[in-house]
Amino acid sequence: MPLLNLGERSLYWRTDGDPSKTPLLLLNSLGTDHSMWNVLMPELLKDFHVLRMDKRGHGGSSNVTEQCSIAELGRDVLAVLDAAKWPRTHLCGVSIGGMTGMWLGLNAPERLDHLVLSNTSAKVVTEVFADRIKLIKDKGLQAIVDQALGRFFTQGFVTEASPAYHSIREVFLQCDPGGYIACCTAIRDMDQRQDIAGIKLPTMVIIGDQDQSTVPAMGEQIVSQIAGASVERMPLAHIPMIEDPKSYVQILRKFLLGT
Ligand SMILES: O=C(O)CC1=CCC(=O)O1
Repeated sequence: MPLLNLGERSLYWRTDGDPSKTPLLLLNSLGTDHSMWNVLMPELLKDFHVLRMDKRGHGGSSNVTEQCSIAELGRDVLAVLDAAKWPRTHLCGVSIGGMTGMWLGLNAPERLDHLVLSNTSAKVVTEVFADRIKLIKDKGLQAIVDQALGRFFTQGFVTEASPAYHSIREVFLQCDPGGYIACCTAIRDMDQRQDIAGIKLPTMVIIGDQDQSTVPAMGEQIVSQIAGASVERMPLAHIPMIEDPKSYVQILRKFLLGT
């Protein structure tokens, strides 16, 4: 299990699949780790060589501060790309992974081919994340887990509580609260609404019609700002790939490979 040592902290990353296939970097959402993608991997590995990593304080990556920025998360990704010796890759980022993807699309376009911005936003409602940080500091991640998972999935999936649901819940509760808070500060303080007009990469935005975290209007704003960006809509919530992995992989394949 490769760990990139950055002195006081380390970042977990892994590659899967055949290195001769098309490279694809997957960046996951807040409160999830690389295992979020497990359910898609058998299909993805038919076409892609996949790189996954855990952001600060999530999964196997440690954290040292309760504050960070999207730029710092972006530089973590570049450090992992260097460690993996991946000069260039397609990127699919979900939520905070998509926010980091937008930063990379602007600041390191030479490392990217196509950009997939899934269930994400260039700007969030600041108070939502300020309040969430306060609640976690007072009461811990347990105080927000049910609400968070209620936003991740449609009501039917929550009620059904499948093994995938339980696994996401377990990973959420194992996050380092300080790391989760640090990522919340990055989201709270971000405003990329104007900057993203500078993204020149082929870009696709995925919108969940039932997404209550990064609501459809936020995805539509990204589409309107990036010249030539295409859009795919799924009738699902914030992390739609867990509920319908087959459709999600089809959407990726069509955009990234044209098949
Ligand atoms: O609201 C949530 O918890 C979901 C979320 C917002 C940004 C992100 O990455 O996940």
